[in-house]
Amino acid sequence: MGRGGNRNRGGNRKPAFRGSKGKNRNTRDTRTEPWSDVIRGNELFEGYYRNGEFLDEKEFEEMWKYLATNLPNSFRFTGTKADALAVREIFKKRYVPGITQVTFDGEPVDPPRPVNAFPDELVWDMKTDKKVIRRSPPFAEFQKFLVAETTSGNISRQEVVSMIPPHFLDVRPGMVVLDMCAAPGSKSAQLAEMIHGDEEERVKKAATNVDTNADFDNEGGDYSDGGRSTGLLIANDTDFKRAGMLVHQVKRLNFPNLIVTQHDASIFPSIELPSGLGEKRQYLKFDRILADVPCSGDGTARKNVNVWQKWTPKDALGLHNLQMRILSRGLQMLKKGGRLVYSTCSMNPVENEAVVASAIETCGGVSKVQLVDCSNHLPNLIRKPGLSKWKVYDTSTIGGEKKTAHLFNSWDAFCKTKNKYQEQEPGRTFSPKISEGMFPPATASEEERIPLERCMRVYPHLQDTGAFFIAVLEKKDDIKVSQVQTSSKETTSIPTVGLGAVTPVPSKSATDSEVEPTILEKQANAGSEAPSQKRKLERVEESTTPKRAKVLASNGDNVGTKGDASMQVNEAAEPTANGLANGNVTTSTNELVDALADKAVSKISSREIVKKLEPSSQTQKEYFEYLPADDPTIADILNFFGISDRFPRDRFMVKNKEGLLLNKLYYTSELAKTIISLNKDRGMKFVHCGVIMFVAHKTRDKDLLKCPWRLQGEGIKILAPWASKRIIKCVSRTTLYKMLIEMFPKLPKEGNTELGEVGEQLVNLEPGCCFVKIEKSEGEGFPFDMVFPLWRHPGSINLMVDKDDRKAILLRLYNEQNPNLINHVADAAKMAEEKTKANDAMEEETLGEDGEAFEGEEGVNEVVEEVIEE
Ligand SMILES: C[S@@+](CC[C@H](N)C(=O)[O-])C[C@H]1O[C@@H](n2cnc3c(N)ncnc32)[C@H](O)[C@@H]1O
Repeated sequence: MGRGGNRNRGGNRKPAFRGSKGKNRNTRDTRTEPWSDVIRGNELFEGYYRNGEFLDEKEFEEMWKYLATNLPNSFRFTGTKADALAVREIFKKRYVPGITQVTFDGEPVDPPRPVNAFPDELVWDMKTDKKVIRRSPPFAEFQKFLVAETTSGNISRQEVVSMIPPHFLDVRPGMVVLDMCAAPGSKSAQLAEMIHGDEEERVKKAATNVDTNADFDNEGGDYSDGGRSTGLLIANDTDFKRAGMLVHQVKRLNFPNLIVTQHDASIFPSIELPSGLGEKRQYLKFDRILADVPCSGDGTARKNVNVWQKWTPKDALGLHNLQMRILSRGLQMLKKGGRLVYSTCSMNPVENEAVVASAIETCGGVSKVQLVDCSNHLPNLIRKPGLSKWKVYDTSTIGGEKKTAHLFNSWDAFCKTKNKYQEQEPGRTFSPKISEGMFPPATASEEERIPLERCMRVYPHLQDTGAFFIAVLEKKDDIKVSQVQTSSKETTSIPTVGLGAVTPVPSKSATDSEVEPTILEKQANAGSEAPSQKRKLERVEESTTPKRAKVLASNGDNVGTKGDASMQVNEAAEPTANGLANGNVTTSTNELVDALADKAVSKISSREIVKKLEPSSQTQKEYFEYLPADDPTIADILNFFGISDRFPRDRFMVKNKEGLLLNKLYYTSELAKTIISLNKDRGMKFVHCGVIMFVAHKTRDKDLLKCPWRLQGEGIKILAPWASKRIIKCVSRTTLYKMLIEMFPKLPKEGNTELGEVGEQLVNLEPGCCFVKIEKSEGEGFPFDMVFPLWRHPGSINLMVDKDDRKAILLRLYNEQNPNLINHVADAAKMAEEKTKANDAMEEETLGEDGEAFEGEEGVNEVVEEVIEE
């Protein structure tokens, strides 16, 4: 085992390691101690990576030294490329020069730097100490910008290595993509951006008929939905609470081409597509799949205390089976020619190369699934090739005491050792989870060899990051289930859902395109109860059980996992209590998250969301009911805003069981609609889809309004290019400033409105909602296009942007550090409340006076209602 070292408490001190064979003395539970005080040493952990021949000795020392230091902070500019570049420019021009000059205790401070591995300087990292950030005004100002833009969704604070996998998926607009294990959703956000490409520009051109070629780009991106990408992202996670976090994260993207599901990815249901009468049923196959699977997470040691405190080889051994099943299911659902990226934040080959090799063998070898050589992609990303040889690590104990570590070179060696001990020391136990598939594949002919060196390993010392593993797989041919069975006579054991039991079931031969009928379908046919036997049958049809993959069946599946992004998770591998197995329809995160969204969801942290997702809500059902294309209310609304006939009418939905248009009207892409409509009653657990396009405007005199519906920030960008009525153009920075700093500026019928060009356009517009459009302009103008909803009251206006977003925009565009928002209405309401209280106290009849006090403030009561609602 280990060859010494020092205990390390972070920073750049030398790593601590206390000799070999001794008991791991690092048993103190230091979870409550500051991270800087946590001992960054763990004998077992170091023993494996030092002795497992991953790196030569010198490089290992370097890697281990980095692993024990704090991880730099990193962030990414998000959104459409144009918007991301514009915000990046503000950052570079306004903040970088100041922070580059900062010194602390007489020493220059490391400024943020662009991460070279990624193009366009859209990813940055910084090592600046918190102390410096607090005490140095340029850093403190930059920090404020970072927080505001993160809240607004223009910047994502994401680990550098976690940004890598989506880059290797080569997603193009129009593609159908599945993110199998998506929560908390940082990679889903990247994928969604890729699916959407540069559609904003294209929609503008398509809507104005300027460019009739806006439908496709020269790399095959499909924008044929009126300039919008036809693609779709399905983001899935099995964990209820984490699926809630995922919804929270992706809602901010305002993408109508996105569905969130909550399923165990290893048995992800097949999604039915429309098929003609008498035709074979069609099922969705994906162009791209990301399998960023649950893993032991030892690559996150630079920011995750638990790795140092709890690392054990059993973590990886316990996860291999689940990882393998998720990857195999992913490969089944992939289109021929499609690409799948498998990734983990673990350095352990049992979770990495072993899983990839097993899955390829499972699917019939390299003629069916091949590893892609990505050496020319992201050339600035420093990486090491995947391993072709490795050792499997385990600890044995006698009666739970006397832990001994073992490194096994091969399955054979493991079996021999186990047998030897069984004779000599029968009480000694090894992990029951070790299986043949965890070891390097046997030597094969050159054609059959799996080129594992094409996998990519990113270690901390290579570019000062966390560690990550990435493998890019391409499906060459349909996979026959028969090819992955050991033999047609052999039986395969599949764990029975929910019970953890193992039941032998016969194998079946079919091509992967035929192994599709879902559990859900069977459930639907069999009524709402779905006994475990049904799941068993379904797993038979879709199971892929090769020799190496016998492991699929051999292990109990309840495993503890450590996700990346410092998330510690515990997953049961099969859905049990709340899942399909007992026929309960799970969870509505939607209503809750929507409710929170109304109160400016982006201001609520994921943790708060999770807290609010009480277990009781796990039994609520989500409803996604599409309205007919000729719905008269929709027609009225669209007519009010002059929405072009070319804008689809049949993709609006509501989220109540009765399908009534009561409060909110959502919009989705066509493929999302097709999938939801066809599969929602087949038991698929959809937890989110749709962008809020219109909300009912509840005011006392709504009957006087021609259209008592208002536009929403979420959907306004999708609709605006197609609108021809109720469009107000704002060209002056001063006017926008006035509308931002003042919540309800007055709009007198005569005289100067003090709202410049906007006031002039609004004076003659009848009350109701309208678009405020701002176009990008050079120089002192606006750095990007913007569009906001605005409510025109009889005597005032209200830009419908909540307070935090107003502040973020004021900071971004006007460098306004601490804006004092003016809200006459809230002030007046407060005054009125105080006055009422005072009057009540005096027991005087003053109602008439109150009425007088507000005279002239048109719609005050009405507006107060809105403030609350927003
Ligand atoms: C490494 S994290 C994913 C991180 C995510 N891709 C991101 O970038 O934000 C692994 C995720 O897998 C989920 N998970 C665990 N077991 C799963 C299963 N059987 N099916 C689907 N998701 C699973 C966990 O809840 C966890 O959120």
